[in-house]
Amino acid sequence: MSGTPVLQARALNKRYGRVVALDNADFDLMPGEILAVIGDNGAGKSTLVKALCGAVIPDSGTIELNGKVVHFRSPIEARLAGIETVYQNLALSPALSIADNMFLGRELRKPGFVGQWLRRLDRSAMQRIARDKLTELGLMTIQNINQSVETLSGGQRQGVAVARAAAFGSRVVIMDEPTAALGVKESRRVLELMLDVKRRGLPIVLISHNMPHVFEVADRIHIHRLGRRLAVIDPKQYTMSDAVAFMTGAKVPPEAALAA
Ligand SMILES: Nc1ncnc2c1ncn2[C@@H]1O[C@H](COP(=O)(O)OP(=O)(O)OP(=O)(O)O)[C@@H](O)[C@H]1O
Repeated sequence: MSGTPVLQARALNKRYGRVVALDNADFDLMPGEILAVIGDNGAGKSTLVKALCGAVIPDSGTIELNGKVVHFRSPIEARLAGIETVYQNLALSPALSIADNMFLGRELRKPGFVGQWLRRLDRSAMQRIARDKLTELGLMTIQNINQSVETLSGGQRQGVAVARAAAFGSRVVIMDEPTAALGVKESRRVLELMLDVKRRGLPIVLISHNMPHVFEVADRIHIHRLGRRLAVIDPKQYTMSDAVAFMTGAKVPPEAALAA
């Protein structure tokens, strides 16, 4: 992979009291790739991606998006900059419809003279766009865009969360354990969706403990250990047991894979 990283971090530090969650952590996401981030429990993966998507403010270090330094103070700021995150808990509102969930926090409103938040919601536009986005991503097994999210299967919910991220993420999609709660068939659909998003040119950061999934879709694997990037490996050159041995410290990665 070459070129300028879409998203880059240098020397990120984050402490929670005495716990060092990030210890001079570096990160590089290249254009068009699926980058998996793996590591043992507590290695700092979630803290790293939360720093990248504005959910955690690092104590020090720099983050660059398309070569420009950014200081996200909230996930909303990161979203506005084109970074969409699919959180482990999905951040969907179960009682709301699929269309309403797709537009949660960025509702379309009808033109009018009163203040932005008093204007009436443009439901038909939101429904039309939501339907188009889901169709584009091959997710229209969902029959009714007005169906509430609580009536969907786990895989379909994940699909809505991914569709929302893919539809609005203009630069990066971050996915935290997207298949953790899913069955075999539903996981498969989500992996296919990820490859679809990649084909559309959007790079993805995937945090996962599921090695077969990581090895199936990742172009590169960032191994996080003790709060920092230990190595970056090409999944075609290593086995799953190598990756697990590197992330647990049972084996030291070869020089070429070691991060600077
Ligand atoms: N809000 C917080 N308050 C206190 N400690 C925290 C907080 N968030 C994370 N930590 C600590 O920071 C360290 C890194 O946690 P993090 O969740 O980033 O690891 P992880 O690699 O994502 O782990 P897992 O795979 O178990 O989800 C852990 O020791 C964790 O207990």
